[in-house]
Order: sequence, then structure tokens, then C-alpha cells
Amino acid sequence: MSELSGKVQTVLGLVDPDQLGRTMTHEHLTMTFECCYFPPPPGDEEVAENPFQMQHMHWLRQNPYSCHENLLLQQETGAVRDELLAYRKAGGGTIVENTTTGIDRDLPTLKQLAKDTGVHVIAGAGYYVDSTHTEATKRMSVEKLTDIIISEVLHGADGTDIRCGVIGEIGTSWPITESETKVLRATAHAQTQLGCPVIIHPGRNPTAPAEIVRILQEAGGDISKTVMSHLDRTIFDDGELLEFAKLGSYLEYDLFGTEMLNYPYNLEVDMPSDSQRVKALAFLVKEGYDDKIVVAHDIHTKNRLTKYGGHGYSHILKNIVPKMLMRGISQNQVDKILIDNPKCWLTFK
Ligand SMILES: CCC(=O)NCCS(=O)(=O)O
Repeated sequence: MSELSGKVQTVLGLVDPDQLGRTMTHEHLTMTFECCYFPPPPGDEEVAENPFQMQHMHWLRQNPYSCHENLLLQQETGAVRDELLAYRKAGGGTIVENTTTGIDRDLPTLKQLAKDTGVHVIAGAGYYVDSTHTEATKRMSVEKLTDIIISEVLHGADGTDIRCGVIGEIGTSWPITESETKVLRATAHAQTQLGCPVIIHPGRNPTAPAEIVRILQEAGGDISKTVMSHLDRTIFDDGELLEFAKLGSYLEYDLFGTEMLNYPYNLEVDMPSDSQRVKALAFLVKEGYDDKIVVAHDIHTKNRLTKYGGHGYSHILKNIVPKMLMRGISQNQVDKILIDNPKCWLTFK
């Protein structure tokens, strides 16, 4: 049995799972999203380059990916520190920080934030989507990728001794590319050896989550210890959602606080409102999946910080939980979603 078994690995070391408390399973504290810049609508170029004034905040909420400066969350460590202190005050205990190779993971900053705020921070191993893979990454064998991911968990990542406590978010596009398929296989192999939690970013197609599960399963992955992220922008049909839920992964609704009319990466998608997200959670609870739901905000742009008029990392605790209770999700079920399910997922086998 490894020393990790029965423990959770934070950037400050191993902790007992009971110490985690309320947990957001998918956030970013420092990263860049420049890989996913999307040009502004014609005529909006000026506002796009002049974003941080009150009169531009609505535009920025509608077009978060069309302003270069908005994509540089790594410039806001001071504001994020204040937000984490507020998160603790609101009853939060832990944040899973999903920044992987390709979007500027910064482990020393995560460690400092954990020290400064008392929030448990769990860092992610592995690789984001194909468009961020280097040529060297694309040339690697599954075995080499597996070795790197295992080393990020056992020894530390990016030349530091700071260890990752989950694999992911592992990025995939749609269709899934050859390089992403290798990373998924390596993820499953590493998970088999480590008994660790895995979290996946699916491409923007309703069939993507099931296809990813198939690839992981074929490579020996443990789907019961895997979170499928971003379901709120991926699967919309109740029947399809239940079919996917049967496959046994954790079901993550992680874009709480994001409300936009035109989702630029897939105009077919109608991004749900927070009320619709709560409705989806209530539906899954009614269908018996309360042991499988996890939630988060996936903050990855500046405008979502309270400093810029955004909802911040405490929005779920302050605003969504009361709404969940109003819509028939019991306190016991809320506690499962915020405490028990993340704890179970994050504990090494
Ligand atoms: C790095 C953050 C991230 O990937 N977030 C998901 C954005 S979206 O694919 O849901 O638009």
C-alpha cells in the first residue's frame, strides 16, 4: 500500500480526507487562456481592447474570450488571495485547481496561496487540449506520457517538488485528436498505478463524454474515480444525460456564474442560466445520482472575479446552495455534493 492510500494530496502535502470540507472541484487560481482567444464581433474591436471600465462589464460577460487582457488570470494573484479568504469565510474548505500543462500551471503560486489563506489547494497533473500540446508532447509515446504524469503526482511538476493530487483537467477537443487520445490512455495507465482521481474536459459535442469514457475504460481507467467536467455546456437532453450518467463517472456542473447568449466555441449551444443548472442538478438527484454530482465555477477569466464585478469563488456557497434547497434538494444532498462526493473522489485508493 502506498503512502498516498487513504489520503488527499494538496500542494502543501498529504491531508486526511475529513479535513477538506466544502470543495469546488473545478477552479483556476492562476492561468492563461490565450490559447482560446476568439475575435470580437465586427464593430466591437475598440471595447475589446478597453475592457476594464464599468460600462464594459456587460459586454465582457457576453464576450469574455474576445479581450486579450481578460484571458490573463495569472496577473490577479492578489485579488485571488482576497477571494480565497472570502471563500473560507463563506464556509469553503478546498479548491481543486485544474490548470494543466499548456495553460501556464504555476505551482509555487498555488502553494503560496494555500499558505496565505488556509484553503486546501489540490493541483492537476497532465495536459490541456491539443492546440496547446507542443511538438515534443505530440511525439511522445503513451508510456512516456504516463511516466511524466506519474512523476507529477509522486515527485512534483514543472521542476518543483510540489506534487499534483489529481490528473486533469485533461483537455480534449471534438473530434478527439490523436495526441489527446494518447494523453487519455496515459491518464488511465497512470490512474491504474496510482489509484488517483482523474478529471476530464470534454469537447463540445453531446457524444464526447461517452467517447472519452470508452477510451479510458479500454486503457484500464477507473471511471468511478473520474469526473466529467462541463456537462452544463455539453449534454442538454435529459435522456442522453441519464444514458451518460449510467456509465458511472462523477457528473460535474462547473460553469456556475457563467451566463452568456452566444457561446462562441459552439454557436449551437445555448449556455444555460444558473437556474437551469440547478434544475439539472435537481433532476439528477431525483433520478438517484446524488452520490455522483460535483459542482464548481471554473473561473478562468478576470471578469469573473469580484474585483471586476464578477461572482467570485463563493457564488455557489452564497447564492446557489439556497436555490438548490428551494428547488427540493435536501441539506443532506447538498452536503453530499459539496463535501462527501469530492472527498470520496479525491482520496487515493
Ligand atoms: C481552462 C478552463 C476551461 O477549459 N474552461 C472550460 C471553458 S468551456 O469549454 O466550457 O467554454
